[in-house]
Amino acid sequence: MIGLFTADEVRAAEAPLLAATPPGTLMQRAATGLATVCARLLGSTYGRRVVLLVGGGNNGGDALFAGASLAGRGARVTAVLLDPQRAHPAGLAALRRAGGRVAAAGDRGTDQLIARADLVLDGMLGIGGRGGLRPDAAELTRAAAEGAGITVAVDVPSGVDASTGAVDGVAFPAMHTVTFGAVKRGLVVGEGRGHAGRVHLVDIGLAPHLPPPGVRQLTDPDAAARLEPPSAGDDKYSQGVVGVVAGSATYPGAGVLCTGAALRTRPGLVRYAGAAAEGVRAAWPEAIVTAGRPGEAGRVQAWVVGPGMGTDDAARDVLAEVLATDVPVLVDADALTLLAREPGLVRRRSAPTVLTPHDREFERFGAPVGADRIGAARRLAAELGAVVLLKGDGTVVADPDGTAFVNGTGTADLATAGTGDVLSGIAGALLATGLPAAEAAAVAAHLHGRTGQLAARRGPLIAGDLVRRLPEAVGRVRGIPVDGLGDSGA
Ligand SMILES: NC(=O)C1=CN([C@@H]2O[C@H](COP(=O)(O)OP(=O)(O)OC[C@H]3O[C@@H](n4cnc5c(N)ncnc54)[C@H](OP(=O)(O)O)[C@@H]3O)[C@@H](O)[C@H]2O)[C@@H](O)CC1
Ligand SMILES: Nc1ncnc2c1ncn2[C@@H]1O[C@H](COP(=O)(O)OP(=O)(O)O)[C@@H](O)[C@H]1O
Ligand SMILES: [K+]
Repeated sequence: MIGLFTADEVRAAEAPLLAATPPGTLMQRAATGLATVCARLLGSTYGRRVVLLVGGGNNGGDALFAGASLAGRGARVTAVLLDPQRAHPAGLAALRRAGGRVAAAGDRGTDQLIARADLVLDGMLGIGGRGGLRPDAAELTRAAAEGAGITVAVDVPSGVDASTGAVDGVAFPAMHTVTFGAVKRGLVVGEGRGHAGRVHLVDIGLAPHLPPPGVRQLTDPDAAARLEPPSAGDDKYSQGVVGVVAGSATYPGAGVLCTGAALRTRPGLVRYAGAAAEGVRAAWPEAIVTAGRPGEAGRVQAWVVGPGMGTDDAARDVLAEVLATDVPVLVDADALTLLAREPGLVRRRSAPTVLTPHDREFERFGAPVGADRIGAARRLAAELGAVVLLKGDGTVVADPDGTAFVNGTGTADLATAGTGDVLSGIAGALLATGLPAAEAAAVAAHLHGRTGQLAARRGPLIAGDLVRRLPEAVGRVRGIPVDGLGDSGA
């Protein structure tokens, strides 16, 4: 698992390390790692144009030392200083010694310099940044966004809140972020995620000083360890039976997608109960289907309730019946709309509940998501005593105990109707296996995102493609290469 940390946690961890190492050691480690990544991205350094955007703090110091290293390897490096009086003196001296040039932010020609650069390094502000970018930093950011060069952020893209991912105004659009010691939360969640590009972690020796992470990201091996294949002693019941209540007579699609996703994730046994029975039976002869109430479906180890089921009184009664059981329940879509009107239905449960809202559904519970997505999901989880899976780019899963996950897989191609129904089916199947609810939700988001990435490689995807490709994605997560796709793990 990858730990995700706040700026304060990183600062606290740095303090003892700074005290235990000679002055400047950590910055040298950071700058060496940074220069190595930049050189790799450039391919060759000789004669390449590199522009450093340099703020008045240590983030600028990192950029200056890395720039000096690149200049030493033949790159033509110019530092553009936001605040010449405060630029890191030793870094500036090192750059000058290596043959680098220096300009100030307001100088004429700065924009053209940035526009023509092969690589622009953003060392304006890192974990010391506060609030929206000031006008001169915002101006350099705009110039970098318009240029054709590779954009690389030092530690954190300037303008991104390192702890929450919030962006107030503009932020540096990095294709790559080279971050030091620990992955900051703001690089993987909220608007920051879209500004950080690919994240490269440079080891500066911080790990032993970091606290146990309250927020984590799963890797493929983490997900695979929770997606164990059936063993010789298993039968169709022992892997966990999931029940699905989704879809309606007029709109069977949600029932078909959700049931299919559950079957493809954990094919032991899936039961369906609801008004889309006919459509589900036709699509999935493997499922055990009833048009009756959930109570008539037979015993299950977890329920999924909500997608496409409607919000009328009958749907409300079905939701209440499912929530009155003593097994884990995943509540999605229409059932979330109903639950927002009657949150008491979930507060009184003893078994785990997982809610899977997108932003508009989340807002029905009282407040909009806002810029701090981890904070928002945690608040609702604590308030309702339920796991909250907040969908979107960088899906957040918050456990009522305060811990959280941020999903690292996925693609914007998932923004198409019905993909949420597929996620519900995957998560329900995993809940039925007995995984802790937050882990089931996090593994589901990981697998759903990987499936989306696989499906999107062939072109635009629709929700049914996800169901078809789930077995391949499970194989991919387990480390089995996918034929014919030149699979590189992206
Ligand atoms: N500590 C360590 O061991 C190590 C730290 N390392 C590095 O240090 C970085 C943290 O350095 P830091 O603490 O000096 O702060 P930093 O991010 O450079 O920002 C301060 C500057 O930004 C300015 N500024 C603030 N807000 C602004 C805004 N909205 N718009 C515009 N400007 C704004 C602020 O100006 P001021 O508010 O003071 O006027 C000041 O000039 C960290 O991210 C990592 O890269 C590595 O070398 C590894 C070892
Ligand atoms: N821009 C995006 N980037 C990554 N994932 C996205 C994006 N937009 C939507 N998704 C994912 O697609 C799914 C959409 O779910 P949802 O909004 O419930 O759709 P539906 O109700 O039509 O099934 C969620 O898993 C969400 O995380
Ligand atoms: K930066």
